[in-house]
Amino acid sequence: MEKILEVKGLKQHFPIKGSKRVIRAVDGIDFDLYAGETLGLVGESGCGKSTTLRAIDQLYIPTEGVVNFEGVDLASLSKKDLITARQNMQMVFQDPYDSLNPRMTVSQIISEPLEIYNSRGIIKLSKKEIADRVEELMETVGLSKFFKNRYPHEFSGGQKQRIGIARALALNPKVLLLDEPVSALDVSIQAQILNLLVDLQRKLGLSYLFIAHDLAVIEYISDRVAVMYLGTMVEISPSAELYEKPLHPYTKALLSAVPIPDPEIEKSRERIILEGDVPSPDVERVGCYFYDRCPKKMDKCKNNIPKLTSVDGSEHKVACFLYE
Ligand SMILES: Nc1ncnc2c1ncn2[C@@H]1O[C@H](COP(=O)(O)OP(=O)(O)OP(=O)(O)O)[C@@H](O)[C@H]1O
Repeated sequence: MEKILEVKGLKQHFPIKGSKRVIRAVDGIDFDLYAGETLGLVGESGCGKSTTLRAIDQLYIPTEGVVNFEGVDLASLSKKDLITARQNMQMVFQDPYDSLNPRMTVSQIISEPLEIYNSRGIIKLSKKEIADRVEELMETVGLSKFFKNRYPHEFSGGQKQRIGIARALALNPKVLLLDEPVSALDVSIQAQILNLLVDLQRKLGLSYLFIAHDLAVIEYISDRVAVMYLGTMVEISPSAELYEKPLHPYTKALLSAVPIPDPEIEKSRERIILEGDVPSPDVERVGCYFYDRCPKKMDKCKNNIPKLTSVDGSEHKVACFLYE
């Protein structure tokens, strides 16, 4: 499969005011995103999921590491070339209530990226072409074009997220970076938006990097899943295999907390409760990042960092000395 995005050794640290320490929000991750696939990113709050998306979108200057888009290192581009390249990668945010400007009409919101790229001369569209494109985009996401002059507050949460998606699609991107796009919605509406995203992916050949804390949502939407813990990636695998046969002790604990609808299975299965809280991300680690909370820790784990390694040469990779 064609690799569209390649993330190598990415670190994103943030300075702490008045301290020599830094917040290690992302602390060395490697993964690829293939054309047309959905890669789900999961992990507890604060493990660095959003920072990863933002670093990929070049909203930060990475502390270390490389983000290649279609083989081009985004950090090597001039400002102008980066703006052109970013057409291909668009973000969809969690909160459709917050991310849409309340003073703009739907038409203005969806056309804004087109207007900006037009004014920079990167694309060349007439007023009429922009108006047509807005109507086409509204139709694509299941909104009536007759609502184009309305304001965000006149729409439901699900419709607002459709507006957000239409805007993200305006420039014909290849990749959508979706940061908890359904978490703020009612469960029934979540399913509609997830189905819309699946349809759009098929129709437009999009690749998704999809963050959610809801493991059922991730299982439904993802071809592959990556599990993050404390700024690192502890496991990555085709989705079905990860849910059937998780390997990393952290992944096992995370999945063991998800309720299973069958009461017989639910009764008999093992629930793994992790001790303690996620440690502070401002400490440089010399051993496994999961050491403090790991029920399977060994001596070796204290002073050695396990690398994300393929299991039996397969696509299933885990960072844990239990599987060496
Ligand atoms: N701009 C910033 N400046 C300083 N620290 C930050 C910044 N952005 C994120 N962090 C810190 O980096 C860590 C990772 O945050 P991030 O938002 O990426 O995690 P997350 O997994 O997306 O969590 P959530 O699901 O709560 O959004 C957290 O400790 C957070 O407080």
